Amino acid sequence: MPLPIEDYALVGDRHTAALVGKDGSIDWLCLPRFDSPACFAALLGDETNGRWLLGPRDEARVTRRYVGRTSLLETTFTTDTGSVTLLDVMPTGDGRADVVRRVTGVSGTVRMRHEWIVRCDYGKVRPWVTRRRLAGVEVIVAVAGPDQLMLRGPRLPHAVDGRHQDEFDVSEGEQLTFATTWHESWRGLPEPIGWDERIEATRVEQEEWASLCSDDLPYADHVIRSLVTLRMMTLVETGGIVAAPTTSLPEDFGGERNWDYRYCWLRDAALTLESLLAAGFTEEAREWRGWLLRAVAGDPGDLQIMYAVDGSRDLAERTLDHLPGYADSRPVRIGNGAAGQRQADVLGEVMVALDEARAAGIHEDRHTWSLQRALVEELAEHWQEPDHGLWEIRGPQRHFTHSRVMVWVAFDRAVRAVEVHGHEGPVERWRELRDQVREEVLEKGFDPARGTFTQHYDTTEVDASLLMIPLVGFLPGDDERVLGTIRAIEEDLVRDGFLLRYRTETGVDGLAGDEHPFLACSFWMVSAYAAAGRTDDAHALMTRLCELPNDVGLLAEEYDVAGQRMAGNFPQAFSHLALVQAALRLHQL
Ligand SMILES: OC[C@H]1O[C@H](O[C@H]2O[C@H](CO)[C@@H](O)[C@H](O)[C@H]2O)[C@H](O)[C@@H](O)[C@@H]1O
Repeated sequence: MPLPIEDYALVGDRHTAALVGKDGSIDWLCLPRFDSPACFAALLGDETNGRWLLGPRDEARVTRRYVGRTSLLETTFTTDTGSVTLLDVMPTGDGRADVVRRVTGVSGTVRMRHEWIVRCDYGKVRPWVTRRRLAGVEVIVAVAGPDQLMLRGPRLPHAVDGRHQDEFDVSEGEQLTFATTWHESWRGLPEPIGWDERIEATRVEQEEWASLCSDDLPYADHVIRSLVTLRMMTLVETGGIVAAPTTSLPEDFGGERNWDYRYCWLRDAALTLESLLAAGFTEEAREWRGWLLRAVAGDPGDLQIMYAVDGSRDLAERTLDHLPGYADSRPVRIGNGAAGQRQADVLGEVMVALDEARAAGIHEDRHTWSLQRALVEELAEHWQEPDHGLWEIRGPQRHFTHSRVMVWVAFDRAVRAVEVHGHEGPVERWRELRDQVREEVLEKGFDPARGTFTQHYDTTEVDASLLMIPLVGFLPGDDERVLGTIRAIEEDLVRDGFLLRYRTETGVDGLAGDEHPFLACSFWMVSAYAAAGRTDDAHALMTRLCELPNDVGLLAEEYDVAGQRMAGNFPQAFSHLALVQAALRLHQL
């Protein structure tokens, strides 16, 4: 049985990432890339779907921490007989795919269990496993199709019933280092390398990066952990950022709201970039802009709302029926059908991020601008069409108010690029369109009877995305219409102190079941309170939200307050980037 979502921690190498449980089990790992098939998939099933356990045999108290500001994870197990630490590291910077696990005896003696069960192709395929020798040392090699995983260590587990397992004692002062290395199966065995140097180089590189982030911020520890986590979800070669490293962790336990987030959404990535830029990280912004321009290159009419991390476009959605799903939440999906949706907000978010990159002094040449200009021109032709909205509803398209506000934003930032930064473009036409969109939103997206903006033009329902109206500058934060919208959202969408995205009972999203408060929206409320001058409310909500991250500072997409557990994919960029933005907004007060 997988653990509660919050009992996992993330370890990554900026190509992919593993989820390590409090019991010492790696229950999720896709190799070699975030969106590769998982070879440890117990998270969505059980250990027969693959896992790598290194944990105490007997009951233990568990504490965990990341080493400084890095993604090196240290878990301490204390049993009645002693205490050991387990260091989990995925070394970076060498283009390899290694997971290194080091057990160190701290006091007394602890009996450890070791279990290495490789199941390729998302927990389905049993590899052919042999014992071989590499540079005179015995290793275990598992091969299935393109995948080869090799286990090295001072004491290898034994084959029993299709798995490898062992038990051994670790006493004070003893240290055992194990490593699993992925390699293409046709390339022979990977070279042995020295783990001490790789671990230290990884620690130093990650500490150096994080040291650029100021401590002088409200909620600094949460902000820094969020930024480190966002970086761990960025593919190092391309700058593509995944929305989360997992698929199908449910929004509704036992329900069908299970999605694959191992892709780069323009929206999530643009918002991530804004957070990184606001915290002073410009290099990531440059890299992601490069990713964006390569991904969307071509006919502007072919723009997708999401891509694979290498910029490729085919994200065909299918179900994995051999996996029972986390907490029986079926189906397990890979790929994401939302890739084919029309979501009219996306260009607005991209234009904001690129505007902020410009303001941060990131050099722009005529090629990077000409593509943006072409995308804005394409929007000028189609902005009046209905869409699926930022929540990617699977119901009919609508005229979503948030989407239209973001259309306004796209024209607004295009106008700024000409007026403030001297780029060329049909600025008169863009100004006119901007005004036209604004008038339409104020007329059709506003309910004067209740004094609130509405989810879409044909409803009186509200939606948490309306909180973006002051945050993107469409109206001032203390405008009466914004204040009325905040009140309406407080009345309709607050559940147990946090915010739902919208009321699922209206059926707008075309899905069965319900969901839990959405953490990004709750952080947007902090920002909206701050913009409205409700400073005490902003701090009170932020303080409560900052109690939600797990023991190592990570957040999923949603939080089930009644069950006191996280829900949805984990860790989720959207939640972490919104935390950073809320903290930075509070910093400006
Ligand atoms: O809730 C239904 C939708 O859920 C996913 O989308 C959500 O996550 C995206 C990535 O973080 C985010 O950009 C979007 O705004 C969220 O609604 C899922 O990927 C969709 O396929 C699904 O329809």
